[in-house]
Amino acid sequence: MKILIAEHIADEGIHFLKQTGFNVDIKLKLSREALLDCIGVYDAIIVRSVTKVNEELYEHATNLKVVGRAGNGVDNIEMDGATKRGIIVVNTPDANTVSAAEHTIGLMLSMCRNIPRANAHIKSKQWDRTLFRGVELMDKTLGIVGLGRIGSMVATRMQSFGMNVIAYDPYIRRERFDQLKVTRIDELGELMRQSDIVTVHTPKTKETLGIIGAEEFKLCKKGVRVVNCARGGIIDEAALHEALENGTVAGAAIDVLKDEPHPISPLLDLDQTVITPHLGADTYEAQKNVGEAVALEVFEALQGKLVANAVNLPSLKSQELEALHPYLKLAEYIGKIYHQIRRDAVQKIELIYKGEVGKMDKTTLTLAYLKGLYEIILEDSVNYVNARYIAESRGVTIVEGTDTISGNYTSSIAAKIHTANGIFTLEGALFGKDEPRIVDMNGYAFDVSPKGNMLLIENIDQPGMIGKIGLTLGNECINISTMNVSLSKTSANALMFLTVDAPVSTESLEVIRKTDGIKNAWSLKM
Ligand SMILES: NC(=O)C1=CN([C@@H]2O[C@H](COP(=O)(O)OP(=O)(O)OC[C@H]3O[C@@H](n4cnc5c(N)ncnc54)[C@H](O)[C@@H]3O)[C@@H](O)[C@H]2O)C=CC1
Ligand SMILES: O=C(O)CCC(=O)C(=O)O
Repeated sequence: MKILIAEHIADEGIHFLKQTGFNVDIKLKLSREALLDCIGVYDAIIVRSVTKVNEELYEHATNLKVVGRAGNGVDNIEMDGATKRGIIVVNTPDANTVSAAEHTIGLMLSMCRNIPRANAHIKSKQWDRTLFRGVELMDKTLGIVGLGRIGSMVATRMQSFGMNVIAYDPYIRRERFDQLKVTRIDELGELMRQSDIVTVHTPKTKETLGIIGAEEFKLCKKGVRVVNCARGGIIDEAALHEALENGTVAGAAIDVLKDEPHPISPLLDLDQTVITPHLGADTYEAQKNVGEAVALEVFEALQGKLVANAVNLPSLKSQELEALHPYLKLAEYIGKIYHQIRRDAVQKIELIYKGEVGKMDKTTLTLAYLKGLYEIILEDSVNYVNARYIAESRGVTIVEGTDTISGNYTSSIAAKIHTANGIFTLEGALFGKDEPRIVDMNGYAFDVSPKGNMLLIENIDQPGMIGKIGLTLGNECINISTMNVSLSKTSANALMFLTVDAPVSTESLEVIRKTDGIKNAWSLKM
């Protein structure tokens, strides 16, 4: 596997990847043309916020499986393009939170006390203390837009400065505001009216781009100050420039610009601004955390593991992932069986999660089922990221449900596949902590451990069949490890699941199918 590190990450991360045996190339500051030229050979790319991972890049990246974002914001990565190609995008959302929060506070203090200008002044060997009078933070109102990881860290830290902290974040539960002792404001306009300092901590989305613009500045107290350590453009730069010039806004502290990495904003020319070149995450601690985290995630994602911080997958904490693991295996096994037995196109899938498993993350379990289902026909090109996309693009309806009653098992997953030629049902249960079993197929009861090479045989239920099958398999040099027979309740047929030592060849399968009393046989690989 080949990994391209296209933007700087900490040595710890590079070292980790190199010792995994992967081929790691570090090519920083490549021109766009050079990047597009070489990306085709890489299985993974690691970027920070500058490289645009978009449709143009995907078209050249014919081997790409993983995009590692060494940092938090993923606005430089086109997610739909990645998802439909099965490219996993991973990021490190928690690794630089403290640094970004501390930088926000540093910017706020610098702005309020004019520290950068005063520093430049004295370094030019001047001493005039009348030019830099600032304002205190104590008893002022801080308005936070976006009370997520960084926003809430800024909130609690600024409370210790004696600030009255209010926030606008319609997507955060009231209890979280109470827990943080932050006043919840329901309208952005109201937050603008009340605040002495406004700081933004949202992602850059269609909804948040320009969320603070000319209209919002009209609502502010005269002399408000603003901070943007999130993403360029969340505060509209032209409107901010105008508001600074006409005195509505007394100061702006900014770490991120709309047109990064080009320092061309008109805000750069104003004395009232304090600007840093996207340094929020630039501490030794954050970069070490980010480098290590992204390296580990890229490594795991390349191995096909479900990664906790995969952005284009449902988000899971690592403890949840660990608890889910045996159920994911079970769901995947159930998925794998259908297309090894039937070819009929799937129209609808009903998945019922029974018992304990019904309390777990069904979205991810369904992904595991779909991955298993399509792996049989699409092999490596299907993974957790694109499994649902593949099903939906084939017009398959997916219905998920739960049942608190799970019959004889603590947890089981029942799949009902609808096709033009009827319905196929399969149920799997988890025995003990992590032993998947097939317990029912189309009304035939079983207790089968799905593993390795298997044979499924449909035969007429008549005396001597087991001996006959044993003999046929023996003649074909097929060694049987386990055999599980189930009789039909409605016909004179039986189904038999066998675990065998080696894959059964097409020729042997033909011989088995022609044996007297055998109606059909399928070779399965689990
Ligand atoms: N300057 C830098 O170097 C760094 C910048 N960042 C940026 O900081 C920002 C915040 O990061 P985190 O706190 O980790 O993200 P987060 O996802 O934990 O929090 C974002 C919050 O914004 C809220 N939000 C979304 N849309 C909103 C809207 N329309 N109005 C109000 N609130 C809205 C969400 O509900 C969420 O609570 C991101 O843009 C991220 O890219 C992150 C790290 C370093
Ligand atoms: O330092 C970087 O790569 C950017 C950090 C950042 O903005 C983020 O993690 O969202």
